[in-house]
Amino acid sequence: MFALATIQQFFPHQLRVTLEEFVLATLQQFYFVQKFCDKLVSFFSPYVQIKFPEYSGYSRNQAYSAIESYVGAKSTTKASQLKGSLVKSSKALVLTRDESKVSDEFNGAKLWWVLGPSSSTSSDSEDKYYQLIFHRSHRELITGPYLEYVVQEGKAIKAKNKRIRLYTNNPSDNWSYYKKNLWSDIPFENPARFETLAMDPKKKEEIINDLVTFSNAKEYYTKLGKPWKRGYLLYGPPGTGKSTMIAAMANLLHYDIYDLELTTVYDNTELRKLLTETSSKSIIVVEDIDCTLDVTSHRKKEREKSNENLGNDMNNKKEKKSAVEKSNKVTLSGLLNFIDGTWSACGTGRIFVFTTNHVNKLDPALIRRGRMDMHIELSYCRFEAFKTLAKNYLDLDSNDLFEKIGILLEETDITPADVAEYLIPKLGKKDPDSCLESLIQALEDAKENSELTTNEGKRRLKGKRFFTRLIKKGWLLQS
Ligand SMILES: Nc1ncnc2c1ncn2[C@@H]1O[C@H](COP(=O)(O)OP(=O)(O)OP(=O)(O)O)[C@@H](O)[C@H]1O
Ligand SMILES: [Mg+2]
Repeated sequence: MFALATIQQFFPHQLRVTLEEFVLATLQQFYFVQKFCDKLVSFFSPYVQIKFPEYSGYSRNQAYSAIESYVGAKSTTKASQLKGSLVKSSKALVLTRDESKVSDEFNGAKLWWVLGPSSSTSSDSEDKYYQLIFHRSHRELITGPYLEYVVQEGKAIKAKNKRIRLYTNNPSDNWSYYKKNLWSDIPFENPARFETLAMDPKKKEEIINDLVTFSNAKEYYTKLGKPWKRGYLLYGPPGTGKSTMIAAMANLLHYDIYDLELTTVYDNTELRKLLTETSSKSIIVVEDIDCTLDVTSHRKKEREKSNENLGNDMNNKKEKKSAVEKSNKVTLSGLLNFIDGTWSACGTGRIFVFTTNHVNKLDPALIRRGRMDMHIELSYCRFEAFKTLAKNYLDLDSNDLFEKIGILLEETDITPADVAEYLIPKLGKKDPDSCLESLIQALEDAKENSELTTNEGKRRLKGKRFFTRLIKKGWLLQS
């Protein structure tokens, strides 16, 4: 600084550099010198360094996640400084390493894993990475068998420790390039299982077999030359267990759930980006697909309106253009491409689940076999389904009232959700028998109501009342 000030004093006109320019130039020079030194050192250094960044493009680097699990497990057994913390979803104390360098050994070769960037040099925009350092004499061993071993081990550790997560897509306005937060996630804690799902047992077994066969069929799909994915369409009235079945699927296969909210997706490009950000072996769910498509057209109108308002206020042409571009919507063909187009094959072992209350409303192209491979109807509660609910809620395998309930359930349409409501012993005040009696009462009421709504029912009820009157008056004997 002093030198600069002195030079400026003697040569005020010849040297027109400001103090800031001088500092900037010095820093740049320092940066290049440092880079050059790094290169020089690495040229003569006997050590090789390989970097594994967390993200490659838009998607998370699979090698990075495998290494993360492997190094994490290694560090808790080998690292000298460990940090203990209680994690919300775990009952046990979780140990993590409290240092960024971990050493390892493979067939006599010594190597080191370094987690970067170090906290002193990191900035928010910088991606994390793992750096592998080893002696160049072990190059073949490390880049071949060792890395293969690390990825395999890492994947196995990850699968063992895996807790299911529930993801939902963020509106694109909140996406940031560096954070790659297209999805938000939380631990999935829905305990639904197929054993507790009330439905026809044969159908249930068929679905379980289908899911398990699919999850183990990676090689089979490769042999067929088909992307490893499967689509399920769940349809039926509200409260018949569609969402519950999705939870049971995730718990059965240990797959993460990606709950895709289509109404917040602007266009097909965004849809593709979201898809590429989902992990393999996961369930991608679009709930109430018929409503979503309706909402899409409604949403378009809404957006056009808001763009009009926006347009009045905006002088800037560029901004106007981008707002109009944003009014593009997800189209049916975009959705089809999402399910079984070229982009759908960018991950493997994916399950697509669509749910709807109105299967007839759906475009046949969307639900044709091959896209939605299995159509599953979840319907009103019949006797077999009731038995599962009675076991779940009241721990009953049989009861004298079951027969009557069985007959009533065949004659009345009531959802499993409604049946479940009658079977919950309210704050321990109800014993199983009174629960069943209240269900019988509800079924009888529902039956009478439904009879009142159909013409045939009305005629039968009229006849029934007529005969009851005759019996009451003593003009007819009750048989
Ligand atoms: N088949 C079933 N087996 C067990 N429980 C069920 C079943 N159907 C419904 N239930 C109970 O009813 C509640 C609501 O069910 P669920 O949310 O799965 O229905 P849905 O079919 O997804 O309804 P909607 O069409 O309104 O989304 C569940 O929390 C569950 O306790
Ligand atoms: Mg639902």
